[in-house]
Amino acid sequence: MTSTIIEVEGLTKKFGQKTVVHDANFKITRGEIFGLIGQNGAGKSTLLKMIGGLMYPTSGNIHFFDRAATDYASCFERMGLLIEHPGLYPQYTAYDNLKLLAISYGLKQYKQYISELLELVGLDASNKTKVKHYSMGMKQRLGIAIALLGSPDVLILDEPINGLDPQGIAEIRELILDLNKKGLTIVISSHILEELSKVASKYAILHKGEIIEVISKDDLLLRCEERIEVVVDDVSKALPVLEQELRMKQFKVIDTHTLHIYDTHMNNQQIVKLLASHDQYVRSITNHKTSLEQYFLERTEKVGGSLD
Ligand SMILES: Nc1ncnc2c1ncn2[C@@H]1O[C@H](COP(=O)(O)OP(=O)(O)OP(=O)(O)O)[C@@H](O)[C@H]1O
Repeated sequence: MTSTIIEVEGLTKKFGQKTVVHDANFKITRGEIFGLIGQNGAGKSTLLKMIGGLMYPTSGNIHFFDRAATDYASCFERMGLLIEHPGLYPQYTAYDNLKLLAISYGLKQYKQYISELLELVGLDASNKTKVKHYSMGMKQRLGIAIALLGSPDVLILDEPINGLDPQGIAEIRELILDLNKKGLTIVISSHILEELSKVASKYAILHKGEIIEVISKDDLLLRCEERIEVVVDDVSKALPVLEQELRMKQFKVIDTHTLHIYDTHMNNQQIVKLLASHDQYVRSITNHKTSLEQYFLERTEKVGGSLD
């Protein structure tokens, strides 16, 4: 059974007269990788900071694990955050960074636990290199290990691949997928939909502070998939003809006039000719293929708008 782990209702943040997040509403389900996509300045960090308890909302509610966020302490114990840069002690090793935090969290049996955490994120507990000499990718993995201290149920990652090279990006992606397989619910933000699409199972598009769409991965891929869009007088009459004569199998009826065909063996000319021979008038027939970035741009351009 799916259960809601975080629910955001009417969440709004203003800095003075400026509205940075406006009336955000969405649910995050246990086990999901929830991708928050938005251009620079869209309000992603602000939204994540409110969800992560680092910033109070101006108005609206957040419910965690079916409890209102007024019970902040116990809710946030179950969340791990990596928002902006991880706060690291550059003169210490990865192990010592975690040890200091583990002690401050009151953890007693931390030795084995820290070694396991470091192994989980692909770092070596016996490595004596000071963190100041780490690559960006290693620092980011250590940041994730810090967020995982205390074994949270939800991990919140704000633009975790920013500034990483392609190898670092691939490693963080693998780590995110691995942690999710182990049962963690993950909330991750990015301004690159293509990259987010390699991990996220659901997306919220944030544009100028407003959530303009929440969409599942399957629906997003369907909207971007290569297809023939046919508009006819009556889909119910055209459908059996295409199924029987052209062996059409992969399609979606959009409304009484519109049909999306995903079968790659079919072509426009063939469809028009066949339907005409069965007295079915084709009003229009077009080919579509949308890249993820194109989809994102089209959605945000359509909405436009500006908050102040
Ligand atoms: N503490 C603050 N006081 C005033 N304005 C702020 C504050 N924090 C953020 N903002 C403004 O809110 C807007 C959204 O910022 P935010 O960092 O949430 O966006 P973002 O989508 O995470 O962008 P980026 O990817 O560039 O970090 C920006 O215009 C920013 O200048």
